[in-house]
Amino acid sequence: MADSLLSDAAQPLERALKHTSISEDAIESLKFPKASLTVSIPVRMDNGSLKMFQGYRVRYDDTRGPGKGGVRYHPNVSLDEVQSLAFWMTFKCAALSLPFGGAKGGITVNPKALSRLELERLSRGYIDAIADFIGPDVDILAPDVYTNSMIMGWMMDQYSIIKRQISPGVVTGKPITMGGSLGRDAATARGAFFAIETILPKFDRVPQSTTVAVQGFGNAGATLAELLHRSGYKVVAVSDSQGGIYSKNGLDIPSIRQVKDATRGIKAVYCDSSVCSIADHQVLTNAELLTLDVDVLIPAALEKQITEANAKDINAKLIFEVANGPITSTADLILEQRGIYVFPDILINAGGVTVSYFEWVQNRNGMYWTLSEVNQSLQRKMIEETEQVWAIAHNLSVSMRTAAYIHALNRLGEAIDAKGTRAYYNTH
Ligand SMILES: NC(=O)C1=CN([C@@H]2O[C@H](COP(=O)(O)OP(=O)(O)OC[C@H]3O[C@@H](n4cnc5c(N)ncnc54)[C@H](OP(=O)(O)O)[C@@H]3O)[C@@H](O)[C@H]2O)C=CC1
Ligand SMILES: O=C(O)CCC(=O)C(=O)O
Repeated sequence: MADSLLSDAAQPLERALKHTSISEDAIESLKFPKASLTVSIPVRMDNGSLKMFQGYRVRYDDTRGPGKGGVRYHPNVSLDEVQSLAFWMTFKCAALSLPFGGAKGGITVNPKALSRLELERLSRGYIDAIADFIGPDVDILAPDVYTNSMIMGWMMDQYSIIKRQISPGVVTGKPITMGGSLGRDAATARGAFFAIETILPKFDRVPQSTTVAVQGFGNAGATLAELLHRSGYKVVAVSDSQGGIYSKNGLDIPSIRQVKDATRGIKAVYCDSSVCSIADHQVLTNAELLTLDVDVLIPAALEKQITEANAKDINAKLIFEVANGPITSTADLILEQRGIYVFPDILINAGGVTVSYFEWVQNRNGMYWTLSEVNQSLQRKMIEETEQVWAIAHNLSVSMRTAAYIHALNRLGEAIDAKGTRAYYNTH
């Protein structure tokens, strides 16, 4: 796994291990994913042709409970990427003390090039191919990049057809009418917002004088930008895959969201003044957004955005990772040496899987929570775990990323040791 995304993802683990007393057996058992499935999915396209797609589902570790993690549709999805995402899910669920292991799935596809019916056939085909690998007590799916509640609904329905029983617990992030939880759509952003609000006062920062740049304007990025905007933060830059916009006086995020929803691109804000008239702004690339002189930078798109190549150019004082893996391990060290604080993905974006857990609990109980019950429980959890990670970082003089891994490893190591090695053939 030399030079793979997974080997890079594992670097923080190496650093954290020095500060834990977990057993050699536990360390050894976390070296590789427990199971990786690669499938070929045949899809009948609208023009009558047959097209094959590659799909993946990886369960990294399930010692603490069933595998849990989203499904990504993106042209760059690979087995290495899905294994890395499953690795991060393992530590995220442990860091938040959720009774889940870590898993992830994906299909190598550009979903924007498919019709709605092709997308549905692909999603159902994916479930046909992985049905024996997943289940409400085995491995539970959820949305990730370029998947949404509609797709989760199709997946849950297809699984139920195959198993001949309604199985809402196999997928979270479903439509509310199919057993989805209130608040799951905004949960990743809301969780990040609670973590940010817990951390910023420790740096004597107040919303009104805090400038923010957000890369990625989807479920996580756009929702968080709006929550921050509505709470008085000055969100000065946002971007999507086509590029972004900047205004030193702060952007009107709700208007930009309207444009994005109507046109599928932030681009229309600056390309078409009849759609939106945000007068005082300038266009910028995603690379330029990352190096803006802002107080808070929020990567909320894809991995490997801050690398050895641009880490020295980052001007933000605090970085909150809403995307999974947006900073490579080498870049992480450069940022640390430069005194830039990084708050890690496995803590900051854990609100999504936390409310997924609430959804799974509701599905099992058949009793549904109000939105305020969901949000209050999420807030409690995010504050509690953020404070614990902060205390570890402070007490051991380590970065927040190392602290989050220590926090997760302590829980994981305990569970792995409690279970035993299961080395069946070793009789001595
Ligand atoms: N959804 C969830 O519950 C969770 C998501 N995450 C992580 O958050 C991140 C974003 O996920 P999510 O918001 O759900 O995904 P979405 O599909 O909803 O949004 C992705 C956003 O990223 C933008 N984007 C894609 N490529 C690039 C690029 N090269 N540069 C800049 N922006 C780009 C997209 O642009 P465009 O709109 O133009 O396509 C879109 O705005 C991912 O890393 C994901 O793993 C983490 C925890 C939970
Ligand atoms: O909600 C979930 O189960 C997982 C969300 C996810 O994929 C993530 O946290 O990266």
